[in-house]
Amino acid sequence: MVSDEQKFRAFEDGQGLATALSASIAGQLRAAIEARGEALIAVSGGSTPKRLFEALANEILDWSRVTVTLVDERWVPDSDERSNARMVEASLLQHKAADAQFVPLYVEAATPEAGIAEVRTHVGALKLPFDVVVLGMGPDGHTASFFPGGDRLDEALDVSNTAVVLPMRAQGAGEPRITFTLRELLQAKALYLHIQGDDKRIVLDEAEQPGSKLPIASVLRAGRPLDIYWCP
Ligand SMILES: O=C1O[C@H](COP(=O)(O)O)[C@@H](O)[C@H](O)[C@H]1O
Repeated sequence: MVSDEQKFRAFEDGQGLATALSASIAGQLRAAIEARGEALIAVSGGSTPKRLFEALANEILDWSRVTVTLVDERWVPDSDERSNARMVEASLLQHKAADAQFVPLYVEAATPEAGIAEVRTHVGALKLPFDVVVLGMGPDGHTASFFPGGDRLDEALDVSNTAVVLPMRAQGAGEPRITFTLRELLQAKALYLHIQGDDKRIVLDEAEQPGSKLPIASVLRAGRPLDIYWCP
């Protein structure tokens, strides 16, 4: 069971989920624009969000006032099929959302460690905290680039750590990564977790057990409102 702070919404299929989640996110973005003239959203990469991004790209709102970034990125240029930015550019920054500003996390440096200072400069220009954060989750329980066994996992999950972004390396990650820290992501005004598949539901159930060491458990245990959107 999730805590009272969390809402679990189950949908019959990915399209129904995408329509509902997209409408909820668009509402948050509109409210931010109305309140302060602009909105800031961080989205996840991987393959799950594609349908959501396609739905979001058709939401009617003033996208020219929206800044989009990623919660994490694989350290590859956007010419690489593994690039999260590539997916965002192809699926989200289209149609009505073509006017949004995109701030990538990858810069042209050999490693995230070498590029982190430049990334911090770009990220430093964002008007944090985020209005909206959409997390995903891998089958190993990672979210953002908080991978089990990650070399900076403790640092990234330490909510007393004031770093905003960190490099991350882990055996299960494929390539080196860059990730927003848990502290920064938890400060979002609206926080969503978007997952698909029975396998991931089982991982989520496992993460909800007391003492779970799965990285996603740190989000579930944070005690802040979280909307979980799931479909088989
Ligand atoms: O590598 C990543 O994987 C997770 C989960 O991706 P999915 O394809 O299993 O949904 C994603 O949330 C993260 O942003 C990405 O970098």
